[in-house]
Amino acid sequence: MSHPIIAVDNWLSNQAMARKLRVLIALGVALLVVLSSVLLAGAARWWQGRSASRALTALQVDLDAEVRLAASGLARRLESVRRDAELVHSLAGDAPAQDLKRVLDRLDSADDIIIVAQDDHGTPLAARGVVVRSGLQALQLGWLGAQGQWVRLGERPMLAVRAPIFQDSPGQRVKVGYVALMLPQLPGQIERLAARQGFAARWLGGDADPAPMADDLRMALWRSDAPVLGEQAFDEGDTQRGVLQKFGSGDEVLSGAILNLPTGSGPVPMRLLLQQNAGWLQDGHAFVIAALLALVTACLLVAVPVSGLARRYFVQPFERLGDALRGDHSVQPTSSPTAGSPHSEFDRLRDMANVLSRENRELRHDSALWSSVFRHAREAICVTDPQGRIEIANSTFLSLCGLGEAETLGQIPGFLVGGTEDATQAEEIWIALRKQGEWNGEVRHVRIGEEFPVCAVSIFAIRDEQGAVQHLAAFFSDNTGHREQEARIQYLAHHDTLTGLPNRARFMERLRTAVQTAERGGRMVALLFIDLDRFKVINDTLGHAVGDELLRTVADRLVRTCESGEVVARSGGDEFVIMLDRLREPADAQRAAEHILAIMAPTARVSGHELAITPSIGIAVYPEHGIDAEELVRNADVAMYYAKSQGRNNCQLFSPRMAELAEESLSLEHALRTAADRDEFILYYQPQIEMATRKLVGVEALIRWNSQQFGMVSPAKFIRIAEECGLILQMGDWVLREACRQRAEWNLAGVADFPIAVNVSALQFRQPEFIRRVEEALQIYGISTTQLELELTESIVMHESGATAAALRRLRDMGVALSIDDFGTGYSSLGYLKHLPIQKLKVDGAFVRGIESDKADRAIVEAIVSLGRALDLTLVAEGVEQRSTITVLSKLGCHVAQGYYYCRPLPAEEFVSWFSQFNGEGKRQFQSATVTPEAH
Ligand SMILES: Nc1nc2c(ncn2[C@@H]2O[C@H](COP(=O)(O)OP(=O)(O)OP(=O)(O)O)[C@@H](O)[C@H]2O)c(=O)[nH]1
Repeated sequence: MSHPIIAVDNWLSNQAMARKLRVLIALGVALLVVLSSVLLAGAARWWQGRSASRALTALQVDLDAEVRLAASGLARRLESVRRDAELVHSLAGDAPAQDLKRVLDRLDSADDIIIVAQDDHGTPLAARGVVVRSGLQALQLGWLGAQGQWVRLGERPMLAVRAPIFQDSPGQRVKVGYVALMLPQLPGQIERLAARQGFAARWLGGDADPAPMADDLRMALWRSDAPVLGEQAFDEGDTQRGVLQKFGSGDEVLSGAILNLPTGSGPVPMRLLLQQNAGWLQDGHAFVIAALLALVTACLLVAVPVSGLARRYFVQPFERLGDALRGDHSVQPTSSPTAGSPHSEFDRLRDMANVLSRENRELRHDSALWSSVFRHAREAICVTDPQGRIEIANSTFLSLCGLGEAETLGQIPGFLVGGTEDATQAEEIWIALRKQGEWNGEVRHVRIGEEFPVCAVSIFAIRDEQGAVQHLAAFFSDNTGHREQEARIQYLAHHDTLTGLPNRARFMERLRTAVQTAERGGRMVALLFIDLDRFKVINDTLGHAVGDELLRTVADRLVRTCESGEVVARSGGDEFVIMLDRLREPADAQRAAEHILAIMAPTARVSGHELAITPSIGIAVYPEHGIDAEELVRNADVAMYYAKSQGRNNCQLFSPRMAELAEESLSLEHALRTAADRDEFILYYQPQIEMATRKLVGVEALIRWNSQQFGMVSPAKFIRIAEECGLILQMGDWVLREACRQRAEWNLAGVADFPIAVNVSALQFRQPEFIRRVEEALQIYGISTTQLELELTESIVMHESGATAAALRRLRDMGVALSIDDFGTGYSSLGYLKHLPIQKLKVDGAFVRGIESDKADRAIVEAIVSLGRALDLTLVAEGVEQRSTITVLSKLGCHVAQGYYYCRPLPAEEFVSWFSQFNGEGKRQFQSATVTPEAH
């Protein structure tokens, strides 16, 4: 494909040639016009003659048929009229000639036919029909037959028929006259038929000799001197039927025809002169040709100025277009030109125009498309001049700035002019744009109008062909939401959602940093590990929502104790940690912990409850108790456990001995897991004595662990471990069955029928199958439900759930006695107590032991006793060690006592011995019996 500019150049260089060609073409066209005019004139003459001849032949056939049809119709009608006339005549019986008039009057005849009555000589007597009566005498009917003959009535030719009328007399038949019928309309029909074929028709005289038809014709056309140019007969030379002739002189040629009409065998031959309607050629071909030649000449004369005008208004604009195209290298023609051909030059130009138009359309489409993309982009976009002045900006950009277009255009975004928080940023951007042509990063200030949010920005330079920067385009995406989300995630990753305090992970980061700093500065860092005492009880009795609220209260108190730089965090559950980094000596940490104990001491009002909560605090100090954050936490935790083991609500500074104890605790737990399998648990029994009667009313079964590895382990130690590691369930189950077994054994041995009380942990009681397990134990050993008593903690019975109440009711209905153990240490809602199906309240030994020395303890015991008595419950005092305590308790109205004063917990055999002595029935011997489940 050649280049469009070359095409235009070719075209311009061929202009002279094009002009010569134009002149030659004009002359050729003129010659063609002349020749074709001549040929056209000849063809027209020939065609005219041929078409006239054809038309006449067709007309002659039509007329023949028309006349014959009319004649036969007339003949049939004649016969009918004749018969009617004979009939009338016969009926009248008159003389024939005179009566014919009357006959005629009586005939029924149509108006389109003339009926004439004649005497037997053929003289018309009367006539009726459309014909004028006055013309009757002129009627020359002459010889007429039933076949029909042309006659004239005045100037009008008519087809006529005639038939004789006879009268039948006896023996002979007499002709009395004639009746003749004529058709006056037929000539008119014939004229109309001729007119339809393009001929004007005229009737010729009826008595002329038909031979010189050409003369007739010439005469008829009033050109008697015109030479006959040609004659043509109809129907293969049958000149009797008519002739077609052409005659004339010079350029005047006329054509016409004479037609002999059929049924013309009578005395009046009828001829029809037909003259073809004048066509345009008949008026003179020479004139037409001359006109055409004149036209051609005129065209040639006009061609010169027209070509000048065409050059001015047509060629020159194209030349200018060519000049314009010379500067545009992008135009490509759609086809290759043929050199030197003006037509191809034009085609090429048109192709280029098409290409331009298409490209223009595409450009407009692209422009609309990109404009729409720009306007609707969710990213904020602005385009600036090379100095950073905003030229265009999309709506997202405007709404990000909070400004209108007018206020924005012409402004320079803040991050391009500097003066932002990061003053070097603008400089960095400009350097990057100069060197790499683009910059990507985050900006905080656009500073057009209001503050811009934090945005991720991509800026790039748009250069021209020479590489000079023309514009800068910047794309912004608002990172605020993203940032907020990130911040939220960060926050959640580092904070406890309940209290808002830093979480363990965050705390560890801070602690590591503090340890590193302390290491460099040779300073100390203390870690306080705080765990709330018996927090589970709060959850279990008052619900988690109250527990949560209490945790928040604790967090608040801890935060308030801390000074700046100190960090409080929630480590998880009910554990908090505090980092102190301004210590002079470890004792400072100890003092801080004591301060915390003091501020935690007051009860907290949470969701309408007055709650007392104490913490146990373990302390570890860097570098003495650990050289890194992890070790510090571990040792503070050990110290905290030690504080728990020391009765809770105290703080302990870590010592290696505590670690040993913790280790021991771990070993204990390990051994505890296999204790049941190794048969290391034993039940001890402690009697409960009714003080008024000194009678044994029951025993409490207390578990003991005689470990092969550790010997007798204190219940305080292993029960805590069992609770912590969940072994308490397995252990509780064992206690329940063993107590039942023992009772069955005693039943068998005839030991008095006192119930055995078994301690049930909250975890155990909440097992869905707990009641089934109780039933199973009773059933397996075949003991009565009244021989079993369950000691429940306050936390169990105060748990206000439908399931707890239902389980308690079910046990009561079974006949199992229920008591509340350690009453007064929990958080019992006293009002709730009256709805519980319990029989006993056991007053905690801690109050009982102080009853004589501590007024508060005494007051508490008094209150519990009076409450129990009011609710008709049996009151059992635990931890009774002195005779004097018995006296006080009795005075207060307490019913039963349990404690070392009577007997410490004893294994079964020893208990039986003690019991026999205590009962004063020492003479009585108990048989020893062993009961196994299989025995029942
Ligand atoms: N309400 C509430 N309770 C929690 C949350 N996290 C843990 N706990 C409960 O806190 C209790 C922690 O109990 P522990 O510390 O094991 O035992 P404790 O009852 O405090 O007894 P000691 O620590 O031995 O004095 C458990 O019952 C947990 O279910 C919490 O976010 N909200």
